[in-house]
Amino acid sequence: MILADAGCEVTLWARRPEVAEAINTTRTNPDYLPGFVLPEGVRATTDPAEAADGAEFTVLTVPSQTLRENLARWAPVLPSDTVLVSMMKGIELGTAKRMSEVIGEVAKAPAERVAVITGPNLAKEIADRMPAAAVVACRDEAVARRLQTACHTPYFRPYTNTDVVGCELGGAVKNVIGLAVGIADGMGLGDNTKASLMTRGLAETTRLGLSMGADPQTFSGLAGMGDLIATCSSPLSRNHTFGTNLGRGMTLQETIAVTRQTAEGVKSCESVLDLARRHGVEMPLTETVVDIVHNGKPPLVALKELMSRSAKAERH
Ligand SMILES: NC(=O)c1ccc[n+]([C@@H]2O[C@H](COP(=O)([O-])OP(=O)(O)OC[C@H]3O[C@@H](n4cnc5c(N)ncnc54)[C@H](O)[C@@H]3O)[C@@H](O)[C@H]2O)c1
Ligand SMILES: O=P(O)(O)OC[C@H](O)CO
Repeated sequence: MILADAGCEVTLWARRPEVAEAINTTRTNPDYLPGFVLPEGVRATTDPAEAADGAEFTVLTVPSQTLRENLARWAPVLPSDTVLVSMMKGIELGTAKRMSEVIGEVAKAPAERVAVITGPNLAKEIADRMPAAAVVACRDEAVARRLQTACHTPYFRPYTNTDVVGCELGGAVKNVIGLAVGIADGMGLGDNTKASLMTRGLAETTRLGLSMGADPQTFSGLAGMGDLIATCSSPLSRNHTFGTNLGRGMTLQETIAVTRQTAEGVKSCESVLDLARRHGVEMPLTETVVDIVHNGKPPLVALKELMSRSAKAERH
């Protein structure tokens, strides 16, 4: 929608023929965005070759853990000069790779042809054309500027950044912190708790980023603090809502059963922790989320353990 509103011709690839058909005939996606009419510049197909034909930008937004498998199928039909754009906010399980790394590896694309769009961009608010800012990151600033122009609309204001690592980490870790804040909400805890989780969550994200060569300033920008605020404050966030259900006492299976859309943090909390361990970085909040979500630790027990950790200086 944003790309079409900015004047681009857009072809969506859809898995299900009925979704492509609905988009082409009614300009709606009744399953995922009922009530929203897509702009004229958007059409859909189930044929990846048709979707990729002549594409200046190829925007990838499948659930992170399915990217490698999907992209392996699409890679042969991608134009050799297309810029591959990730909107995914996850880290691959098993490899602990960022999505841009998976893209580079599978599509054999150099870093100059891989970009990221991230920031406080809750889908429903975007579909409502409510004003939002974002970050368009690419190691090659000229490519970032081209993409910035391609997605700049009166309601969507993208800023460029060359710190791809920091932008991707901000997006992936905020989902884990969003789960933690949701759990706190579900437990009936207050705003001091939430503010503390968000702030210390950003501190551990920054710590990880620094160890991976990211620019620490990225984390106080839209990809870091901005997205963290949106995710941790909004009931529209799937990660936040997932956490709230867990905090209210639902089991993991019950929570998964009532969650239809992708909550990336549920899987990525494990890969973020894996990444942190590979870099020798302590991430106590991420570890706590993994314990609650995957190791069956009751939230109250996890909270007590978190609060009784040894006292530290703030910058640690
Ligand atoms: N929704 C948002 O507000 C938002 C905003 C910014 C970034 N993101 C990121 O976008 C990525 C995708 O999330 P989303 O919001 O589109 O999720 P979603 O659950 O709303 O949609 C996922 C889409 O992928 C499809 N899908 C599921 N499994 C698939 C598979 N194995 N192969 C191919 N397609 C598959 C689904 O049919 C659906 O169309 C995530 O990394 C998320 O963090 C989401
Ligand atoms: O619904 P969530 O939790 O995946 O968050 C959506 C976006 O990432 C917010 O920017």
